[in-house]
Amino acid sequence: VDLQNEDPSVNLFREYLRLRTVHPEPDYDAALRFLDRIAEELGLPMKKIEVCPGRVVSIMTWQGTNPALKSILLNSHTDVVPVYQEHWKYDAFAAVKDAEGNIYARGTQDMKCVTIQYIQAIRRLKAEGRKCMRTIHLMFVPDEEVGGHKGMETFVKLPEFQKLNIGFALDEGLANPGEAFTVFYGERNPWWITVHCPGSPGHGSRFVENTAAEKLRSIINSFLDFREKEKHRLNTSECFTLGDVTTVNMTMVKGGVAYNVIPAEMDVSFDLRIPPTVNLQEFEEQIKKWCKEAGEGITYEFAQKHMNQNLTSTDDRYTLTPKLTHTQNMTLEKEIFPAATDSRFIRAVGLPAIGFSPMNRTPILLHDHNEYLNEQVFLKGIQVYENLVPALANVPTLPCDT
Ligand SMILES: CSCC[C@H](NC=O)C(=O)O
Ligand SMILES: [Zn+2]
Ligand SMILES: [Zn+2]
Repeated sequence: VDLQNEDPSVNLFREYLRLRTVHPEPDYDAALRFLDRIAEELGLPMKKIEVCPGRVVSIMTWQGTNPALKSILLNSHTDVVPVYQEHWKYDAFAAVKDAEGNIYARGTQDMKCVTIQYIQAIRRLKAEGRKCMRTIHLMFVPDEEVGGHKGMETFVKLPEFQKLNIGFALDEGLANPGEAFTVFYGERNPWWITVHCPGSPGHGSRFVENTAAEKLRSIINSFLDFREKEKHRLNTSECFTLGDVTTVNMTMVKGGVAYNVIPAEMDVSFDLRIPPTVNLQEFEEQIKKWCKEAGEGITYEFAQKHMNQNLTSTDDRYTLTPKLTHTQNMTLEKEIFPAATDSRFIRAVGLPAIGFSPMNRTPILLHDHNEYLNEQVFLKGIQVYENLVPALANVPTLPCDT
């Protein structure tokens, strides 16, 4: 690999990938130092808001020629998920580039690429002396990967967020293995549920009535039978993607103290992801019915229960889709995001948000071993934003302007 001739954007990307902003103890100070330096290079003012102890949101602002207009938000999170290093070809924080130009590191797709692409696009626009009508905010948030509670979820409720006067937001999407790019206009709602099954205890040698295990079995069957139905619906429909069906995964089981003691309680937990088209009240009624059918005294509780089903329009004349398809000749696939990102908090306060990470010809490897991104795909993404950002920031009217 010829480092001398490496594109400076690729170099910066690899430098950022080497910062260990990895859970459970992300080095957020390193990210903040890096971003401070970038802000200085770009000549942009940087605001920092400590939303929770040790959890800082930083914002670089490029003021528009008409700052009274609603602004454009370019959002990215700085944290990444942990790795199983033994399953990686290279050190997951070395940002090794192989002979094909594939860069391997945690965060190459999710979503350090997008952070650097935003930065480099703005750097080029500024260097060309371009001006935009609307103010552009580059926002860097912590803790997306652990649910955003000490990050975006808290920040959207603060007056500092209001003051940004946001009219339209971009946030992360997913890679697309084909020629097309995927654009996300909504997300499934995550429900993390634990079902408690109480039962009569007793000696492990007896036929005790009303045991926790019998109830647990019924609950598991109800949830997993539904899982099969949804999987079948996805696999038999041409036009469905993962975001259009409900996924159910049993992720934890607890209970029991000894081989020969029938336990007084057993718990089971599920990760449910529910499309925005599902009636959530009816869905919870179904869960209640499953619990009732499984026996006496069953209760449940939620660790996550998102209820917001706002969608962002993709086909009006204001927003991103026409900008991409018309000016750059890109093919777009519009989908519901299967997992949860910080976009859900932005949409929940009534703002339009689109999930978009400009990566085509790339397998979806976020959170996976050997996450990588090709440098050419990465560089193309900078051009995409170089066109897209001024197009958005010069839109004369957004729906919210009036
Ligand atoms: C529901 S909070 C967790 C958010 C997490 N986001 C990215 O993977 C997810 O599991 O979708
Ligand atoms: Zn992400
Ligand atoms: Zn992630």
